[in-house]
Amino acid sequence: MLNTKHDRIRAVVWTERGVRLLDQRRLPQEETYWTATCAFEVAEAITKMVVRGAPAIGIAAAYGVVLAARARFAEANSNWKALIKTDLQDLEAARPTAVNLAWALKRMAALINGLPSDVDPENALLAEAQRIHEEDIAANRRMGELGAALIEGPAKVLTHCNTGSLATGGFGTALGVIRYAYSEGQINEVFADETRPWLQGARLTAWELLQDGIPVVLIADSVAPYLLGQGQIQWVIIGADRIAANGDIANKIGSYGLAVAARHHRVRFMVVAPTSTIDWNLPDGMGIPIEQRPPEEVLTLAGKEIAISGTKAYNPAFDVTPAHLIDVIVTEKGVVHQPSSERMKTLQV
Ligand SMILES: CSC[C@@H](O)[C@@H](O)C(=O)COP(=O)(O)O
Repeated sequence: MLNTKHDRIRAVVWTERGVRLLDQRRLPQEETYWTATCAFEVAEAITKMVVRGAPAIGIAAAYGVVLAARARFAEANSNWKALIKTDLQDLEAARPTAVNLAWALKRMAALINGLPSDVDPENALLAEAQRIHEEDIAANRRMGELGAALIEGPAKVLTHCNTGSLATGGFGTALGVIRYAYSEGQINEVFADETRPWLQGARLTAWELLQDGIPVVLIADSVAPYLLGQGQIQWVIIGADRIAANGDIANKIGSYGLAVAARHHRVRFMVVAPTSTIDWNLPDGMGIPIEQRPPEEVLTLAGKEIAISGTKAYNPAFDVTPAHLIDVIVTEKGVVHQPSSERMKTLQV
């Protein structure tokens, strides 16, 4: 039976006052919530990573559109549609790599186009944002089943960053597969990369897994290739922020190095993401915009400087893993083995 303790964790919750976000900057030491009451505050929460993870930022942005519509309709009545355009642009600009953000906003914009100008749009937009949220949870559960079915257990797996309830509507992408497979006895131990510089693995993944009673061993990122070489890990399982039409994927910085090491040591490599993460407009991963984060994230640790003042830092938040290093992409619409442009098309249904 699937353990459901994790259902307690919700990164994004709609309330009448606004979007209630579990502040991921403060976990695991503090479980504090922050409510964004307007679209500007939602965009700021996404940029500052109060909320993070590709599907979660799409969901938060969709609720941000509801807040924008509430404000614009109160301000301008039947002219609200003209004014809300800048809110949509601001939300989309909050983070560039995860395409789920643009995808969710496109869905909200399509609904806005079809709405009458002279009727309060809040309820219709809220219903759509809630659908986006619920569909994401359902997709995660389906991917959990599909991904777990590929694992011959009992296996040990390695994951990177945080792809759980915190990064999604709930349950998780790669972590959803891990949760499901653990509950079925196909996984018996999870190794989690700490994921410098933001430490999503140390601060968030370990926190989520321990709450579900799933054994987790934290490693420094630099340990991963050595661990894969020891032959103890059967699968590397990660999420994605954007998948190009040929199956190249962008994910948290360090994913590419893991894929290279996994292939070198013949460890299988699974990418788990809903189809809302696929950017069919990009033929390959070369065109994926890679977010550059502030140097301070590298130059400090737990708020303390770790390099002398004046040191420069390079801090790309994501990297691109080419499709040929990926064994399988798992989506809610099915799995694609050895992804290629041709095979990815099976998901366009
Ligand atoms: C569902 S999670 C997939 C990705 O969003 C995840 O692996 C990741 O890279 C998150 O990056 P973050 O910078 O923490 O938003």
